[in-house]
Amino acid sequence: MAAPGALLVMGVSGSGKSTVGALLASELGWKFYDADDYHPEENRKKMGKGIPLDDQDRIPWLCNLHDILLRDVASGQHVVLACSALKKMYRDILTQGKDGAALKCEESEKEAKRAEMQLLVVHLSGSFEVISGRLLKRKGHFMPPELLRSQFETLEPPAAPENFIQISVDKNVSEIIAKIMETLKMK
Ligand SMILES: Nc1ncnc2c1ncn2[C@@H]1O[C@H](COP(=O)(O)OP(=O)(O)O)[C@@H](O)[C@H]1O
Ligand SMILES: O=C(O)[C@H](O)[C@@H](O)[C@H](O)[C@H](O)COP(=O)(O)O
Repeated sequence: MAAPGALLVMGVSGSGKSTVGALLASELGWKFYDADDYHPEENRKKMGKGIPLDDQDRIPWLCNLHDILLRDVASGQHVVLACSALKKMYRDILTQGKDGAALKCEESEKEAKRAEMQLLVVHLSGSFEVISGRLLKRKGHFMPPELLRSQFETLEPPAAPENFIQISVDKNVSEIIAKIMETLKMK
């Protein structure tokens, strides 16, 4: 596989996606997107009320992110995306648009047509106890810690043939970044 032009940092809420993704993008000089910034107001309100999102809530959000990524990658811009991307189908939408999940995406089909998106998935993985401990300390975020259980229930960890690495959230942030940088050098 060619060197990745896009990197997805995924995992349940509180696994460190935003923290790791932002630092990594700055270290690599790549553009950074935090999927949390792209939720429509209804999704934020729903999560704020303690109700987990469902496929219907997530699909338009993921499709929009796919369009953004594809546009950047097609123009030669390298990107890091922090996004929970809990299910395999969600990751397929991010890389291939809704078509990849047997659905239909608008923008992406018109623009940057067959641009191959070489994506490396970084799964930040950890125990419920460690991650909930971090979420309980995190302040000023719309995602309530009570939703963590449903995030674990929904999670489909990446598996072959996805191009992925899994890193434990028990490592500190510098160790996580170093591991990703090392993987990228080998690609
Ligand atoms: N590897 C880590 N070790 C210790 N604390 C971490 C680590 N990664 C993230 N954190 C802290 O955990 C909390 C959740 O991280 P955050 O990046 O917001 O996760 P996410 O974007 O996946 O929801 C934050 O307070 C962050 O500072
Ligand atoms: O920082 C966080 O707490 C998470 O990133 C969180 O915001 C959430 O995981 C998604 O943005 C919601 O969407 P999902 O229900 O699809 O994870």
